[in-house]
Amino acid sequence: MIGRIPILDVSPVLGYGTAKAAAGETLPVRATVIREGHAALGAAVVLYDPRGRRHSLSPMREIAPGTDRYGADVTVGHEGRWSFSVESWSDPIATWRRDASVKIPLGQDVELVLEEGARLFDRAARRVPRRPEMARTAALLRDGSRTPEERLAAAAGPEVGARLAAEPLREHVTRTKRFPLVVHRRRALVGSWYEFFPRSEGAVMDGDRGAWRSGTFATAAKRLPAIAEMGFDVVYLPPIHPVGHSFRKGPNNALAAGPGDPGSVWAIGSEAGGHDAVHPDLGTVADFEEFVAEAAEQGLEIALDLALQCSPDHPWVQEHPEWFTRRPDGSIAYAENPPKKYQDIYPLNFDGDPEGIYAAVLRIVRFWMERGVRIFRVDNPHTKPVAFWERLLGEIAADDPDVVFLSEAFTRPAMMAALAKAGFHQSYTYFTWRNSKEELEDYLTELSRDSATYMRPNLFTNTPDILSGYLQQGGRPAFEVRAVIAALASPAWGVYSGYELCENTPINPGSEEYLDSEKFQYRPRDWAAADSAGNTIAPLLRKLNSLRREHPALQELRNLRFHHADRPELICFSKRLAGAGENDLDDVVIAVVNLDPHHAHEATVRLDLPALGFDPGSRITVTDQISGQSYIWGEANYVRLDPRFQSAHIFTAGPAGQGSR
Ligand SMILES: O=P(O)(O)O[C@H]1O[C@H](CO)[C@@H](O[C@H]2O[C@H](CO)[C@@H](O)[C@H](O)[C@H]2O)[C@H](O)[C@H]1O
Repeated sequence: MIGRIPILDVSPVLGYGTAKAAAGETLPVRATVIREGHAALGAAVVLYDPRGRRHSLSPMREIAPGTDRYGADVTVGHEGRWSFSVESWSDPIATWRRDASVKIPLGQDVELVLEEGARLFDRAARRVPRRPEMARTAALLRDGSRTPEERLAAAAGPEVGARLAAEPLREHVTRTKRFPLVVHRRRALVGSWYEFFPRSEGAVMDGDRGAWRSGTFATAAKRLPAIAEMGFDVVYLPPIHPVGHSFRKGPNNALAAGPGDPGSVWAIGSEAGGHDAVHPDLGTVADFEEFVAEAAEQGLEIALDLALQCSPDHPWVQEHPEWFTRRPDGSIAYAENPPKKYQDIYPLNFDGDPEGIYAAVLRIVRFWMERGVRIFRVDNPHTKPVAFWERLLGEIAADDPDVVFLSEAFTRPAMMAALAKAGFHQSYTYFTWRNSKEELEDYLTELSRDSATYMRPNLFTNTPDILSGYLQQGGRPAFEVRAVIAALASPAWGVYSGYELCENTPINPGSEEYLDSEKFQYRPRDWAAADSAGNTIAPLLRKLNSLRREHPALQELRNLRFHHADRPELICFSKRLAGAGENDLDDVVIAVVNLDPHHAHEATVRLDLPALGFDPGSRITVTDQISGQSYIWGEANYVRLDPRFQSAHIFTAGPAGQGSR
């Protein structure tokens, strides 16, 4: 039933699934609140902690006059299953203050109006006896030695207003039910990811044998300090399991492999084992544990691939024939993600033996969890039943709420949303294909607003499968531009190894596949040579990751705002977190990026100063975190960016004269 003071359309509330937040995250709660007639009303968000205790009450304000849409930003605490409700009430003192300030100046019913007010303040004083302001105000309203205007001023001033806002006199209090809000650990929202193939790190051509010798966990571990030094938090490893022999792919996706070709790591399973084994070339399970420990020493978490498919040589193919679909001729059709063909793997038929497959996958996930893995990147989850993921992720979360799952579902928006609502903590996005200003503004706004309730984006700049046309054609400035946008616009972002070297040769013109893709061959890189020749953007990646650590505003998703730039080549966005900067000032970061990697462009950038926490018309100091230069900015600002020297300004901002924050 609708309540006495109706509350409608509360958000964040999902029809299916539970709204998400990360520990310490501030999220907007909104509701439509209305009432009959013209009397004033109030509304607030009540937040309950996982034990069901009242944690906070946040007054809601009408977002824009006349909309009846109310909002408050609430900050959740630690991980767990929180909840919130919205309360509304009739506010007789606010009604009286509004009416009295019209009637008293007109001389209408002056004494009567003042006595009505005094009685309301009497009631407020009885409700909060230890606060003397209410009783004092009632007395002043009755003080006939003062003019009516003075008596009204005593009740209508800002001090009393502030006290009433904190403790309003409430009538007809109406409450919604409690809406669930699951709070995950910070890593579910915030993280800089680095993907690399351990078999490439330390791989060498063995001249005597005339064949490659694979890198191992031990050689791959030598790369960890450099990854940590660039400021990454998560190291994502493509599958580390034995690779099948049947239909093994050769270099550049060739359908036949040569004798020394290592095959695609996603072709999981051989006589050496399946999803719970490590490739013998990499080492042993114990070596993997050692690798995880070394990563932890560097402050890095390991994310493991969970690719639920099998090479024809996977033990499951013999042990569980019912897990695969056989065609009339007895063969098993290979897997596909149209238009891609995966001739070296079989898909699992999740309807063949749902309980058997579920138990096996649960066991595998737990197996790696016990070996220190708390993050899984799930390959193609959209080709498996959503209900399967809901059950699996729910069961893991019940005992181990810190385990994070990233969905690699490059598919239809509805499916991506369904997977996120079913329990995935993070999702890959269409970011690699959104390159123009209009595309970026639309898409990043969508990701940071409505869908943020259930889906957290991870903006990967590239993957072993996706070398975008923009990167292919734009050279080093394109790599810089995309890194700046990904790292600053989203609290989670990632790169696939080689990004820092601006590797951008496709297998064919028009293809997004890399030439000599690491998916099918070893690809050791000479990092030291690139560093000494300056052929790397690693220093920029380091800078971006350190800014992300230093600026809490960059660790939020829902605070992304775009500002107007009068040229299509220049894009401007900002992040602000109130009170999170030095000396309790707001933390503000503003980025201006030239999206054209080939030409210099100039534009006037119009800052929405109130959105940045500054008064309209004020002057602010912005300090470029790349060049170190400071400027005094206002609402309209001239910017010129030349990709030969600098494709982006990354400003911190503070009131003019006080330096930046
Ligand atoms: O299907 P997606 O584009 O999301 O890509 C992911 O899954 C693919 C299948 O696991 C994987 O493809 C690679 O492995 C296949 C199996 O060995 C192989 O046939 C493909 O040629 C190879 O690209 C892809 O890398 C992964 O990101």
